[in-house]
Amino acid sequence: MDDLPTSSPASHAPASVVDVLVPVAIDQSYSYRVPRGLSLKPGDVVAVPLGAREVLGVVWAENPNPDPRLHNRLKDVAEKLDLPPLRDELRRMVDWVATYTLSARGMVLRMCLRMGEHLGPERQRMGVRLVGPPPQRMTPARRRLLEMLSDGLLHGKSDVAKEAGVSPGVIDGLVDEGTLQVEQMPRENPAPEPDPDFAPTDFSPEQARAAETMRGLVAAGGFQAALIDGVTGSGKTEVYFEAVAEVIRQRRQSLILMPEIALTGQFLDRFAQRFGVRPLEWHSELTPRTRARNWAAIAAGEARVVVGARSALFLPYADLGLIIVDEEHDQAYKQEDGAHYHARDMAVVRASIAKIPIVLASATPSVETEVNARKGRYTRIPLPSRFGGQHMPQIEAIDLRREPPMRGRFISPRLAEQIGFAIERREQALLFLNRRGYAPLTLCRACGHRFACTICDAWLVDHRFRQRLVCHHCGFSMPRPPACPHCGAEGSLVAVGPGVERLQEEAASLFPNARTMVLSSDLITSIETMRAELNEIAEGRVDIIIGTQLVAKGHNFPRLNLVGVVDADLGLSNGDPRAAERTFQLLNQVIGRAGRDQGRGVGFLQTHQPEHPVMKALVACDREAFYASEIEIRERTLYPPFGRLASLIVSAGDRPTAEGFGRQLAGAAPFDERVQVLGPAEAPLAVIKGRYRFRLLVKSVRGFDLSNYLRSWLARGPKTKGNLKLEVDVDPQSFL
Ligand SMILES: Nc1ncnc2c1ncn2[C@@H]1O[C@H](COP(=O)(O)OP(=O)(O)OP(=O)(O)O)[C@@H](O)[C@H]1O
Ligand SMILES: [Zn+2]
Repeated sequence: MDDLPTSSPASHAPASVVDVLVPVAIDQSYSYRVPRGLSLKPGDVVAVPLGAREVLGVVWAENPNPDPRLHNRLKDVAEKLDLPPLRDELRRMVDWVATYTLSARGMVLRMCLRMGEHLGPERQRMGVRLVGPPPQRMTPARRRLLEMLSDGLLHGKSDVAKEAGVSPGVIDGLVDEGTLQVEQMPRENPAPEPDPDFAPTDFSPEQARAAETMRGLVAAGGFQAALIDGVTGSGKTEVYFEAVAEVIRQRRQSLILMPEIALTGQFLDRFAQRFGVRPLEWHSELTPRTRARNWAAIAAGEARVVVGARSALFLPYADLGLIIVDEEHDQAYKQEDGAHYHARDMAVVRASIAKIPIVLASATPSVETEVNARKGRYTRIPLPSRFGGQHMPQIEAIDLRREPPMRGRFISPRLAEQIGFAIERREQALLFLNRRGYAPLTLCRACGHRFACTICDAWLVDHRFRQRLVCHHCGFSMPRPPACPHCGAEGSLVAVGPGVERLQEEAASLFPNARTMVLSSDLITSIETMRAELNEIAEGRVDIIIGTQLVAKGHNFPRLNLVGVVDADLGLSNGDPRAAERTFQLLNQVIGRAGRDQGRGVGFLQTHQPEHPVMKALVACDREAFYASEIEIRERTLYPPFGRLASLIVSAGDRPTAEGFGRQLAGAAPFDERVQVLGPAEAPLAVIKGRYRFRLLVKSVRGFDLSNYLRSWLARGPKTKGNLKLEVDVDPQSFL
């Protein structure tokens, strides 16, 4: 291509061409002709024909040099939608995430355009206003109506008719006579402006210092990452609200990411107490209409503060000025279907692209973040003590080898005794067990038959509330049969091991007068009921709470002083390289629910291995010891953040196909001395939904472009055919 100006007159210039990315599972953008009279620039949201359909897409680039051979086969852009264009910042983010995670760009774009189907104009509300002289003929109805409208302001048509007790026809009559005029009501704002000075927090000196740093961070502007490293109950939320307040004053937008948005009822109220209004929510449970409305408010810049689950990271903010990642260590930030991405890491990417500050908050930072803080890449903002001088909970281990529960029971005598004391003092107790259902395994006493899923490599979990045996991997379920399907023995089935439902049974038999409640994700019918149940607990109407990790996160239950961890070893046994870190974080967080108001919190860890470094660090309240040992192990084994990991997961309808493909794939790995390819090995979860799974683990040194390596490997490697499937997981969190 030469740079000389061409001599052809402008009128003969071909219609211009743009490249449009469509939100489907393809990586590449397609070229379309721009019809005369339409002017398009990158970021514009358009409708384009794709096969037989018309789909939404985004202009990704102007294409000054379309392939001339294609030119007369190009289709026209159908129309430009009346939506704010996707900003350069977000388009770069889409490209970046797709490149890094090896996801199709269209799939990543799809997360930006999740405004739902109902994007059509909202039904406009009509209003009426008094504009002319009174009518010739006056009736009591007309008089009532005119009195209400005598202020000359615009009133909602149906509201005013209802209030005056007249039919809409009365209004129409007065409009015909020129007394009243109908106008469109201004669109209701779904996101009223928060007031940064509505109810400022009265900070402790320690908090005040942290808050000052927050304000400084926002005032300085530009990309910076900070870690609020504060013990449970230290006021991390109150402190990062100061950064949010500052961004509101700058009239820019803030995004607060939360691991489990369904559980944030208390959070929304706290926000409203501080800022006068609730923030805008973004999560999967929004109704389509609310979703469309919220999306529009975010894109228009009207939503000042958005609280959302990980998908909120991809919304088209008009002017994002700050990102907060609350409980940054939480596993729920990793998305493991569709595009595999870690929302915390991608949030840092987005902040750096947008040149804005990002604040991570945690009582137990991920090892990655801890290392970043130690190296000074993230500014550490410490909050080492609880607000109000409350003591941290005291933690004791209960060695199950010496103090076992009675046969068929799971609560040891010492823990039961402590629960009894708590109830006597009219306080609450929380029993934590990260296992849904009644029992993880059902077997036949007569023949030993175990109930397993027919299409997954997993036992069926007994769910008594639902009266079914359920597979936690594929959702298959069946009623518990009256007789063993294998040997026919009747009444021979026994439940093995505890789940939260079984613990409730035990708690109820130990404390028949106590009010118990189970909180578990499978028992939530809606966010509303969930929020109502959490309120009941907070108001003290429950004595013993039995819960899965759902109760570990973020809640303030003023009357809760005792937390009993029923099986502290549960997360340690699965051979996962992150097992220790996760167990430490989860147990710290759940015990952190105790004593938040009264400072008399106690935690009990029922364990078979009190000498395990995680248990020892928890009991000694020695966080440093935990991080020191974990960082040392990772450094020695070159695990993240001292090395990089990616998983390739091969699955197929039969075992040999999956394994064979895994071997071929491994054989095609380009040689690089900085990379090690391990496997294929049968996945710990060897079969899911009838698909046989093999895993390859790719390890490289730090600072290596693993994504690029994977891309060239997959380009030259064998291609998936038939029902073979290959998933790529860069920076995997799960190894199952
Ligand atoms: N300065 C303050 N004034 C009044 N109340 C405060 C203040 N700081 C914290 N609190 C209260 O203390 C409790 C704990 O604060 P917060 O939830 O922000 O802590 P956290 O560090 O986020 O805790 P966790 O990590 O356990 O979720 C809350 O009820 C909060 O309202
Ligand atoms: Zn299954």
